Amino acid sequence: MSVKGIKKIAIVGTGAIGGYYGCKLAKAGVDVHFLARSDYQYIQSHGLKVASAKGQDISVDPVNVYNDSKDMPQCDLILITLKTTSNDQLNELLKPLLHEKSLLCSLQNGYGLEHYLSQVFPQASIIGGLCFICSQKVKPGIIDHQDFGSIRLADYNAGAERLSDVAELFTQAEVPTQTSDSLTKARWEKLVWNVPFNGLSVVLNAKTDAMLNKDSTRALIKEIMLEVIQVARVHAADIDNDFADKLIELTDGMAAYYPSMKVDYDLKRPMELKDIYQATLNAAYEKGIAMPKTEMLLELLTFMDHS
Ligand SMILES: NC(=O)C1=CN([C@@H]2O[C@H](COP(=O)(O)OP(=O)(O)OC[C@H]3O[C@@H](n4cnc5c(N)ncnc54)[C@H](OP(=O)(O)O)[C@@H]3O)[C@@H](O)[C@H]2O)C=CC1
Ligand SMILES: CC(C)(CO)C(=O)C(=O)O
Repeated sequence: MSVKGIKKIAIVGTGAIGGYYGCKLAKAGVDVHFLARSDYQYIQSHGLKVASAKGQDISVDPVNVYNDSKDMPQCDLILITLKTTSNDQLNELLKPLLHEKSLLCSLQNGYGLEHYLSQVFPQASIIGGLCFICSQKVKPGIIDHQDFGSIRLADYNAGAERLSDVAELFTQAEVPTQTSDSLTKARWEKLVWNVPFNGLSVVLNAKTDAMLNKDSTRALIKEIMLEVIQVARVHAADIDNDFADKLIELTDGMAAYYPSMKVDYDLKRPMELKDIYQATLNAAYEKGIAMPKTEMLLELLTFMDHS
């Protein structure tokens, strides 16, 4: 299966989200090439599996898997699914995959990621993707899919037509996909969730439900959300304060969940503090806005960080 010029797809980082979306695409018949690291040999011998609490198990075997991007073919769409803490490796990792018309799409959490990509790859066409999914790589080659799975795509500099081609590809792979007119707004809306929940789950050693079931932490989550919304607005992302209540209600209905940052902390991996927290605070300082609660949360997380 392919859509217009998008025939070969690279998954750069076969973890929780790379493994999940890569398997969805491969199962739909797309020619997918996976870059893996620690579980490269396991995936080569046993394939990749998504074990889904939502009844969407997927098994892909054999898998086009590589442990060196220099062995991979050039690809039409490159999905960046590493943790942002590895983004300094992107120049090296992506170079062999690029041809003149390759499209880059980061599915990572954080702010300013497309700007960073455009600086490292000035000729590249770039779109952005936000995934709303709860998943975790629990064992080599095994992705535990706990909830959700949708993607929201928005253009950075590739143009509306290429954006809609990528959306069509995900839709055909049965991934609920939306496009948004504003990548800036889509990224800020995601940060409204990530900034409070990711960090507080680490500091409080708590899942989403425990944090929301106590009045004091529920109020703190909302206050941090409102700090993020205030900064989003001065960066041309028109988000109402009501959005905080909507996200909190949505999270009430979600399976109790440790966000991806908590998983990193527990596994003694570096946390995505620079791209989720420091980038948000820098955007606030740039406009002379204070974010005292977010700032304090980052100080606590920096103390706890294993890197
Ligand atoms: N998990 C989730 O539910 C969600 C995550 N996100 C965001 O998605 C992004 C990815 O997160 P997630 O999928 O959880 O992360 P994971 O850690 O599960 O996956 C990242 C993968 O990249 C691999 N990797 C890292 N460096 C290299 C390298 N040099 N060469 C090859 N492979 C490499 C890692 O390999 P190894 O296995 O060896 O470590 C790992 O498998 C983050 O920005 C996160 O915030 C967004 C929404 C939900
Ligand atoms: C919002 C959520 C839970 C899912 O997309 C996430 O971004 C994360 O775990 O970091």
